[in-house]
Amino acid sequence: MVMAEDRRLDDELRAPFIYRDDDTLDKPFQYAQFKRLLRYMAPFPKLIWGAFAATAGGIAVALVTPYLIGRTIDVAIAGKRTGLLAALTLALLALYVCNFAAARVRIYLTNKLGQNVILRLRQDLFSHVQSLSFDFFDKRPAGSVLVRIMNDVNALQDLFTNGIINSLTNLITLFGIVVIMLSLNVRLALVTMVVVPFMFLLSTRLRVLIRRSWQVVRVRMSRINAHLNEAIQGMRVTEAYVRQEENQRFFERMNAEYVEKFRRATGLSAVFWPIVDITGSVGTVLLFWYGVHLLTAGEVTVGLLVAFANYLGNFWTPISQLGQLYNQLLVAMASSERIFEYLDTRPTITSRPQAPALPPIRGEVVFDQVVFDYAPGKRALHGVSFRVQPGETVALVGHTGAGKSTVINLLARFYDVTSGRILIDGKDIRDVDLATLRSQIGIVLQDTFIFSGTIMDNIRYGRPDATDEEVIAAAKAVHADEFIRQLEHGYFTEVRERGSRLSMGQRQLLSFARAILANPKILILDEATASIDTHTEHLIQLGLRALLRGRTSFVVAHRLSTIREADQILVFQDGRIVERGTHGVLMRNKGYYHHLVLTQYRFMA
Ligand SMILES: Nc1ncnc2c1ncn2[C@@H]1O[C@H](COP(=O)(O)OP(=O)(O)OP(=O)(O)O)[C@@H](O)[C@H]1O
Repeated sequence: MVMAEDRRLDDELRAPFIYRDDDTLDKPFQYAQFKRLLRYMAPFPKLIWGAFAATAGGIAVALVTPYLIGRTIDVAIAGKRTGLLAALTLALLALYVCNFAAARVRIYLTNKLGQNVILRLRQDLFSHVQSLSFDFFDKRPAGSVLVRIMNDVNALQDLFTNGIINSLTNLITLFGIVVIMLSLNVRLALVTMVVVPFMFLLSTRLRVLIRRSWQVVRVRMSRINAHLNEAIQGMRVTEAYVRQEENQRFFERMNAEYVEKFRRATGLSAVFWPIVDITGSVGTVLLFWYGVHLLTAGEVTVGLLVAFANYLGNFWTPISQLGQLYNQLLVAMASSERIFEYLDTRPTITSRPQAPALPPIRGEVVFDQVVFDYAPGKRALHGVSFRVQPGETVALVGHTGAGKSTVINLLARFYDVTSGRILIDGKDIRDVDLATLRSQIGIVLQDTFIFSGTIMDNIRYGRPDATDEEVIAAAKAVHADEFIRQLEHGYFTEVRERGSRLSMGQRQLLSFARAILANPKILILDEATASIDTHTEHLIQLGLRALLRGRTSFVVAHRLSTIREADQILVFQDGRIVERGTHGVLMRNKGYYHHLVLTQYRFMA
């Protein structure tokens, strides 16, 4: 067993692509977790009681009709009492009609209940995930967060829609049938019920096997999807490195595995209903074989036998649904465990209780002996100190991994310092309300995020209550107006797919407009490095100047022009500030900065 596992692992390691499958697909039942799930139904008592009331129809039909049919045969037909026959037939018909109406109401109510619960759960989860801090997202790919909010919540839908409500009525139905049968004839009842345990086994164990085999099929399918997605996106690399044949072999192997799993799943599914039928028939045979004995002994009537056969038929639906519930619960345990794991994760960065709001700031920033570890042993800053006056522009420069982004992450309080302090206008940023802190800090990232919508909407993201005129004024201020007007519908041009149809330079100009509209006192800017045509480059320099004017700005600078104009340059190396000053002074010193400019920034001049 261990060897087989090792071999499988070996194979996977040698495989050119490795796809991690979904987490476990089902888990043993846990009462505490189930109770926690049930709590999501609590806000909808009317729907729950309504649905229960509506299921009464189904219970009545399952319990009463076989008896009525038996009486019809024994009394009305055998006694040739046509009046009674008509009355009983009408009663049966009425029962079926009532049941039909009740079933419709029940389906409506249970669906509404299920949808409401799912809606609430998903909203809770999304709002909670939004509140989580950067360290949470550092550890998880966006895809896996998406899967939990969508798939894992969806996996609970059946349970909330049908599972819980139906299972209670099913238990009542089963209990009712047993009681009625026993009270009609104990021996016949016991013989009829011989097959019931088999029905339970079928509907739980065999169903679990079938469901798992289909899950395996789905996992294989999603592996193929993941591979295809990668293969298509990376087609240029594949062709450049002439890897087509190898990829083809890998793809064929994945496909073959899929087909094999699919065969197994269909094979298992195909035996399910025949086995159910056989079990049912065995039950019926037993019933009639023993029933005929009793009939000849005059102990039972034909009608009673027929009634029992009908009761036997009515066993299957509730047992089958309880089996489904059993399956739903196993799946729900796995999904809800993952959902609750997220819901139980507390944001690491929060405002202290009763933290005062940060009043409108002037923009003085002090880093005082700031040490920061991303994880124990992963020190990114080793005691960084500096002071920035309101309105100053600070350029952060250094090699990749030197700690520049870490400084800005700490300033916006996306992480908390490991030791030391960060002060804004003399206040430690951990002591003030987080929202009032962030709302006074503007952030422009390298990769500007463009949301689907119009250019106007995208700029307005900086300040949702801005008027169209204010948006346009902002765009003009950062010299973005010119290119926007040249677009097909100007400010009302729709941008899709993260703005892929805009050039890098245009996206930067948009992000400047967004930031200047928000008008923060402190601005953080991670300058994009993409090479841009000289005209746009010129516009960007003008736009940047306008954006930086009058606010404390921290720029992770990549353009020499930006660095030159900074009031203060902080030069980072391995998480420490190794030099500081203005461009002129630092160049004359001929130190690390001088070397950096000559090697790294010369071409950007
Ligand atoms: N989320 C993170 N988790 C763990 N370590 C990180 C994380 N982000 C950065 N680091 C590490 O911290 C150190 C400083 O990284 P930082 O991103 O601040 O560098 P940088 O100077 O901004 O580099 P670049 O110019 O490439 O963005 C690096 O060693 C980096 O590997």
